[in-house]
Amino acid sequence: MANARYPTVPKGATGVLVLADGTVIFGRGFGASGEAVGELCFHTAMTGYQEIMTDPSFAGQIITFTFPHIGNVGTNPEDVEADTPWALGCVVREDVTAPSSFRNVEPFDQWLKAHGRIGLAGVDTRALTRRIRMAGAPDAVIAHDPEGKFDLKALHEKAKAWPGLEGMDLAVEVTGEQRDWTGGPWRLGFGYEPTETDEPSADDRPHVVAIDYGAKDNIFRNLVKAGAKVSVLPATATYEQIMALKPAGVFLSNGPGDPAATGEYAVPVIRRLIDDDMPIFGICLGHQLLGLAAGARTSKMHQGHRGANHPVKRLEDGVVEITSMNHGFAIDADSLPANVVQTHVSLFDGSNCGIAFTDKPVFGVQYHPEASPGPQDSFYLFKRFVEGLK
Ligand SMILES: NC(=O)CC[C@H](N)C(=O)O
Repeated sequence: MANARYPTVPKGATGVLVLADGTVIFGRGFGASGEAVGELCFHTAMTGYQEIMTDPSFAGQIITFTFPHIGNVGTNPEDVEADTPWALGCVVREDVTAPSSFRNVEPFDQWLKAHGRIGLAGVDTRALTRRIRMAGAPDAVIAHDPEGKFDLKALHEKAKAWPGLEGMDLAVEVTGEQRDWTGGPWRLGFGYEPTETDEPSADDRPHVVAIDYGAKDNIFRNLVKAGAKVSVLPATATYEQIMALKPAGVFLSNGPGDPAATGEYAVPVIRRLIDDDMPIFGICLGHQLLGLAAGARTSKMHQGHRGANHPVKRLEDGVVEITSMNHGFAIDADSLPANVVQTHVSLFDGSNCGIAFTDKPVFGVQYHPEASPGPQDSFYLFKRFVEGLK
């Protein structure tokens, strides 16, 4: 595959990242062999790589971890936000070391391999992150071949040909089946077993119908903890399917892709719910869909926000919440109609982080009050929503 434009594969390189602009970054592959194409982003959380990799909002994305030691506590079947990792792969600084945790069940590289996801180690992730910050999140191919054989031209073509996240509806690809949710937040020795207060028999609990656009399980666990009975419907659920479950309130989940694309089928349903005065709470993609349903615009951010310590200002009282974030699109606050107020803003760049209708029981936040990983400052939002349904 000799081609003067592309570098020769250095000795020992078994993995590579090829960006759409032709940049080639070699490293050591781990996890599954093969290749995957998507948007390359960076995530600044120091812990929680398993939760991050399994967050369905990362479908279509390759994650650069800025924290150098990833994989060092292995994996277990509990610290997951979905049944499988949805991120296409990850790029890390250091080689993955032997797992050191009493909760480890399977080393990180084996877990990635078992789920067909690619890892790339030995990369200068600091330089890569600076590049993403300056030039924006590029489309890229991540590839792993234990023999170190790469057709760099073909990989470059593939990165260039990928259409990009803008305009892409990925919620349909990651959404689950209709189901009743049981289980609250994780506790040592009990796992996700419900506590006495969230017993399924406590049937005076308000019924929340959650639309799964690619939900993180910890959202449902937190709704249960806040006192709700939770049923889950797929992303494409119709107004009639939602109403047939007689919800006291509707929850709109996080999810991958461009909210404007998912909004094509989701927004008409959400508009009817808003017109009915249905109490609604949206998180991340669900928040963006609420904004679109209100008539506002969303747009792609330069690099997005992905981390576990993003400061957000709550405008009603000036309190700063430290939050978990993962988004690459945002509501344009200046496009909000008169009956919708901005309730939270990012202290990093002033971008919109929360909205509420002034005349309806409807609100949303751009960040992740369910943490996993991240701080739990914002749990009050689940409480506020569920208490409001009683
Ligand atoms: N976590 C999410 O729900 C992400 C929402 C949307 N896909 C974005 O990137 O902005």
